[in-house]
Amino acid sequence: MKVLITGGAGYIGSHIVKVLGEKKYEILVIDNLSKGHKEAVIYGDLVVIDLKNKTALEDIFKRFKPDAVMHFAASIEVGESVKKPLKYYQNNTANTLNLLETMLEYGVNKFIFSSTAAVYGTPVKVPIPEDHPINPINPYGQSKSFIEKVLQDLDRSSGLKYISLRYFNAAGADPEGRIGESHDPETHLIPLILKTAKGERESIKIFGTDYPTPDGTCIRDYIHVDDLADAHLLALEYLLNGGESEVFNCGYGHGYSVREVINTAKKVTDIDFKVEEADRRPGDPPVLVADSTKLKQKLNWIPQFDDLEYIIQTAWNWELNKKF
Ligand SMILES: NC(=O)c1ccc[n+]([C@@H]2O[C@H](COP(=O)([O-])OP(=O)(O)OC[C@H]3O[C@@H](n4cnc5c(N)ncnc54)[C@H](O)[C@@H]3O)[C@@H](O)[C@H]2O)c1
Ligand SMILES: O=c1ccn([C@@H]2O[C@H](COP(=O)(O)OP(=O)(O)O[C@H]3O[C@H](CO)[C@H](O)[C@H](O)[C@H]3O)[C@@H](O)[C@H]2O)c(=O)[nH]1
Repeated sequence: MKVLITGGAGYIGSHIVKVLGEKKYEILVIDNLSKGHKEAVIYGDLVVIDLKNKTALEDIFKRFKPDAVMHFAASIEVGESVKKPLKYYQNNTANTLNLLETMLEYGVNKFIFSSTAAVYGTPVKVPIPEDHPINPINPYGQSKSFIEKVLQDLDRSSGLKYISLRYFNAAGADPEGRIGESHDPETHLIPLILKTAKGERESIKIFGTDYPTPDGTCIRDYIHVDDLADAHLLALEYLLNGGESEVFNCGYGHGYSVREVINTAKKVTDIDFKVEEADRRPGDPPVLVADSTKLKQKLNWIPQFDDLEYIIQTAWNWELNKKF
């Protein structure tokens, strides 16, 4: 089976490339390398193109003839999306329309989409089930929720079968240390903490200590990137076996506060780095925790790495021995 993977040189996509490569899928990655790394693509081929280039996309579909498409390529910084909304509507919405249009032109009708917990906005119910109201509070979440709507329409109009995976907080790295998170700029909590432990940053700032949570800091559901990769494999197999379109949350169903993550990182690294309390970061909901019952029941997803210490340990090993 042939799978086209957009954004496969990025953090999450490269871990899915690894899992599919180990299962002997034929893989073609397309990535513009604006944020990704060619060394991260450890299986299959990489073609450097931008999704806005429709002619180049058509050429890929003509030559590779994929059975399914997995779409990771996007701009991912919530804060930047508030300052530059058009960048997000262009890259995450318009460029995805380009991809979907090309798929339909070439008769490819199986699609796996990287959606996000950010589509829910500030939750009215936690853990968050998939039928929770969709009410994004930033352009990043909005740019993804538009595509979820489009996918519903394309299922009806053209028989497109899709799985939209709403990730909570992806974290950790390949346990064998081949690939891991390497963003520039880095905005995610765990790599920033580890860079502080390593001495690359002076301190880690806690964004907000007055949230309505037990210790006043935000709670997130951190999912190991390999468990997330496994959810993609199950979603792909489900579609290839003729499954209907579905939306699934990807998370463990319980969360950790920023302070808990920092304390666990101190234990794992055995380094007592500097922590500062700072103002809230605009657009952060107090608690984001997935109800992932549906993923477990319908796709038989069995998480292997639901352990914050292990997640941070794999990220720490990566941070100390980064290959890119
Ligand atoms: N990291 C998380 O916790 C998280 C949470 C929810 C959803 N997501 C979604 O998961 C996906 C992957 O996220 P990530 O953390 O791996 O990000 P990433 O930045 O590491 O990977 C994205 C990749 O897409 C490529 N890309 C971006 N725009 C492109 C374009 N126009 N044409 C071709 N390639 C392009 C980048 O070069 C990069 O390699 C994104 O769609 C993101 O919105 C991530
Ligand atoms: O230096 C930092 C960085 C982050 N945080 C806090 O740590 C928590 C996690 O922040 P991240 O930036 O690591 O992750 P987010 O929850 O903001 O966002 C992630 O998950 C979202 C969905 O849950 C989106 O999909 C988004 O793309 C993805 O980066 C937040 O409360 C944030 O305020 C700090 O206190 N200090």
